[in-house]
Amino acid sequence: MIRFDDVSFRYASSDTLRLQHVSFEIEEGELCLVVGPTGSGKSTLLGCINNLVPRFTGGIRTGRVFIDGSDTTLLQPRELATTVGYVGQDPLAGFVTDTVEDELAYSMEQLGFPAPEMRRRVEETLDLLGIADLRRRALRTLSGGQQQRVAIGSVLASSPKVLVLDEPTSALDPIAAEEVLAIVSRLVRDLGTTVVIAEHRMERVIEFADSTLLVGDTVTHGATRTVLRDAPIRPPLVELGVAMGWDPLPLTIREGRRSAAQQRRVWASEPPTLPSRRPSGEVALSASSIIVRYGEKVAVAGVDLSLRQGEVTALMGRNGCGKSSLLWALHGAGRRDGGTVSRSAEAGIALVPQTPSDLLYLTSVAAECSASDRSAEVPDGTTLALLRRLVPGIEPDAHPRDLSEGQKLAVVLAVELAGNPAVVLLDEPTRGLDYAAKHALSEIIAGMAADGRAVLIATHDVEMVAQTCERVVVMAEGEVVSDGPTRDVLATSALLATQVAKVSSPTPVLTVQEFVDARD
Ligand SMILES: Nc1ncnc2c1ncn2[C@@H]1O[C@H](COP(=O)(O)OP(=O)(O)OP(=O)(O)O)[C@@H](O)[C@H]1O
Ligand SMILES: Nc1ncnc2c1ncn2[C@@H]1O[C@H](COP(=O)(O)OP(=O)(O)OP(=O)(O)O)[C@@H](O)[C@H]1O
Repeated sequence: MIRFDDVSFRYASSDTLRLQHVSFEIEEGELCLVVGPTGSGKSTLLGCINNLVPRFTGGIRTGRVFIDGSDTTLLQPRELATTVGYVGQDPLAGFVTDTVEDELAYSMEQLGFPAPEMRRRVEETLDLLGIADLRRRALRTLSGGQQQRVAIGSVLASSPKVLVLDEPTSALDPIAAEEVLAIVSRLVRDLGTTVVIAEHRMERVIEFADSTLLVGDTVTHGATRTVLRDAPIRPPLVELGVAMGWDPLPLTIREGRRSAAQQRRVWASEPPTLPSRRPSGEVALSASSIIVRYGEKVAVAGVDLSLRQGEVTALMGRNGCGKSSLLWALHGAGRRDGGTVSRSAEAGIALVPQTPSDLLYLTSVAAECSASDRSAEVPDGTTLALLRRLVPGIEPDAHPRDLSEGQKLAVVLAVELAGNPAVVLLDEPTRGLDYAAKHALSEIIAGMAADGRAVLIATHDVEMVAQTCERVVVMAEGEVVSDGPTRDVLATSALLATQVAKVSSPTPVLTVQEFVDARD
């Protein structure tokens, strides 16, 4: 259904080939997972499927891409649009209308669907994605996860033969992610749709995937188990399988539990000693009865929260439960309709927002970094050094606009963290980051905590939380519904358990490292 025949590609502003002699074939009805380090070229490769690369990006492409037997460069854009549905990484940037309903109908209108058919499909899609109550909402006012669902719905509505999704679950809570992937895999099964999904949090997609395409210096396509065995990036369960020498390598939780059965029996009679949380310091920020309203909608409904020096706290909960609203209210730059926030005046506070690229306005990475050094009054080169620790290989001369999403995020993180603020608020900091970049981020966060900073991270990434946070606060409908040590909250929750926790349950082991350290 999709065939790349010796495809190479170079962006106009760069000397390096982004894709080099790439050839592979994806069959009709195949669900192919695309993985690779941050900035390796996954989005570029995805863009070649519907000719977005090079038609909109510029640059030079050689070789040929075939969809359903036709060379894509010979197809009319309209023909290609009927065949390939594409959802990019930043849903808001892809929206063409103002409201949810209009957005769902838009591509069908463009493709000339009859009105009654369109109506029926809009209703169906609203139900399928659980967004019926948002139908008349303005797209700009939706939470990140709600926007992502609308974006996926808007391409599903016209049932394309090929569906290309660039990080479709990055802003979704674990349940919503599973639902969206279940819908997609049902399309594969029932309609024979061919699906290509780039995803950093592979653990979410792996059990649905028929094959994996690994993007790096070379591009490998093959059976997931084979490709991942030697891949530089692997989900926690595969990492655990490799560390424990399990054969076959487990890909699903069920396979993992089978391999871990013996270990679980040992732990049942002799519970392991697991690391406990670090003691934390003085209160760095204290908030009481915080309220945020948007018209009738109460997004934050009276939250009390204290953040302590040296403590890393995760803020979790369903899409739209009020996490971002709470962060902005704590920070002071966002709406606050009630309550108080106190912290010592000289201690700075920084917030890394969900769409970080809004903060980049200079023409090169180097310029952003030196501006950041100046405004934070730190030695020249501090920000750039921080950036290199996060994601290596970003050209200082590159225009921030030309960076991959993960690279942009890394630049904003470096800029915000350079000034060493006493309280750091991060809104979904791991979107677009590969496991190595997440690990680097965890270390930087641990370093900040060790220096006595208080850190609060709004996230859906349970694996990152298990690695990085000692405390988890869970919100629902604008209120705090639980608050406790990470191990207690994650290991006892069906929704928030990590892969390793699911494999180890009922023993509350959360990460690969803990498992390896605690094995007999
Ligand atoms: N328009 C452009 N001009 C020049 N270079 C670009 C452009 N777009 C992307 N690049 C570079 O090409 C490389 C691949 O980018 P791409 O977005 O395909 O990576 P990715 O694997 O999808 O990354 P991520 O995991 O962060 O989403 C990056 O190094 C990026 O800096
Ligand atoms: N400007 C606005 N007008 C109306 N409703 C809004 C506005 N901004 C946010 N909301 C609503 O307030 C609620 C909380 O939004 P918020 O962005 O804080 O959620 P979140 O927990 O960060 O979600 P996500 O995990 O999807 O990012 C959501 O239901 C959202 O639709």
